[in-house]
Amino acid sequence: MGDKQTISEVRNRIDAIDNNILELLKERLECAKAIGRLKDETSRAKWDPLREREIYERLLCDNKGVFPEQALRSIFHEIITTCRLSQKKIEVAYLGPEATFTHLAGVKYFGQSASYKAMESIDEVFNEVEKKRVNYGIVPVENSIEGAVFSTLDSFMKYNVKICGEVQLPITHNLVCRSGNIEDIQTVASHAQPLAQCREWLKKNLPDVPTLQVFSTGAAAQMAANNPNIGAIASSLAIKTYELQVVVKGIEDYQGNTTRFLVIGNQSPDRCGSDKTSLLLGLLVNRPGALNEVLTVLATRNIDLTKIESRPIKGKQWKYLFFLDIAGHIDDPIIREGCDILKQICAYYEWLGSYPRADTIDLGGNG
Ligand SMILES: C=C(O[C@@H]1C=C(C(=O)O)C=C[C@H]1O)C(=O)O
Repeated sequence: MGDKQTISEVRNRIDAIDNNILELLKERLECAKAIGRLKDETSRAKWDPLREREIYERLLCDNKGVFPEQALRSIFHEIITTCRLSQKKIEVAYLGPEATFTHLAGVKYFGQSASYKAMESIDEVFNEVEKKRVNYGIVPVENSIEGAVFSTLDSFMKYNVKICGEVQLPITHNLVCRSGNIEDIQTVASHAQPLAQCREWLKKNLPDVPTLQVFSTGAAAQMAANNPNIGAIASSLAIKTYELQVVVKGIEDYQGNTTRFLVIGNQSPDRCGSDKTSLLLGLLVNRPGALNEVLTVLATRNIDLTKIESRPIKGKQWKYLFFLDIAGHIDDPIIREGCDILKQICAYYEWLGSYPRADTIDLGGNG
């Protein structure tokens, strides 16, 4: 038979080559997933068309026309798109519709490349996260002028989620409408908080125009886009999204208006060294000095209490839960020790999460 190979011998070689290709494809997929995770850390876009083009160019050059070029392209197109799709995109639920301040805060935190899912209420954002239908949710928690966002605090009592981060967004309110002329505005629509934050301006400049409270600034902008006689107080993103004209920029009554948002998920991140821990505590209110006892646990350990807020427990008259933010991570020994004692002395104890403080996280230029 000399050097001549049989069909079955060559097929054996082909089988071995295919096995090699398959092993290499699996390895390539793992590499793409690893890159995807690294991109998540820096909020970098998953799709990198420049890199993909470089790959095609290099392969076509190395091929030197041996393998049919069109076939080579389509084979690698399939491989690359499959690898790219394996880099799971982060999905973030937020209080919609599009272009609310919460949406803006989400983009500031996660970047443009994450996919965003608009929900109709804060409650639904929590529900999406708890059911693991999205990776994260973003919700407003307090405004520097108006104070706490109660529906967010109440949702923490109802859902089992963890706080993963916080982001602060300076808020500036714009009066917008379809024409950009103040004379066309017969009603001013917005969310309760912006209406409150612009109360004085509205009283002075549009004293006879009624206000209409809707569930978000995005919804108000949407209404203004559909009705020439409705003005909305909305974000700069809303102006672009709904093709509206600015009537007056920056109508908030106080400068330095900032809203703090919380990123919620199913797991808190590891300690970064400049962290915050949030707790939800129920006190035995009939016992004198119960709150004092909690504060003493913190004070004697030099634990910095950065915020305390109380909320009534629904259906239990005159019973309250306390939201506390303290400086430090649950993995810091002193915080762990303090929390272990709080667990013993409080009627209810829940660790809501430990996460990097807003002023320390690098938003990688997404802001
Ligand atoms: C793996 C990456 O992510 C994507 C997938 C690529 C690939 O499969 O080669 C190339 C670029 C990206 O669109 C990467 O950025 O390197």
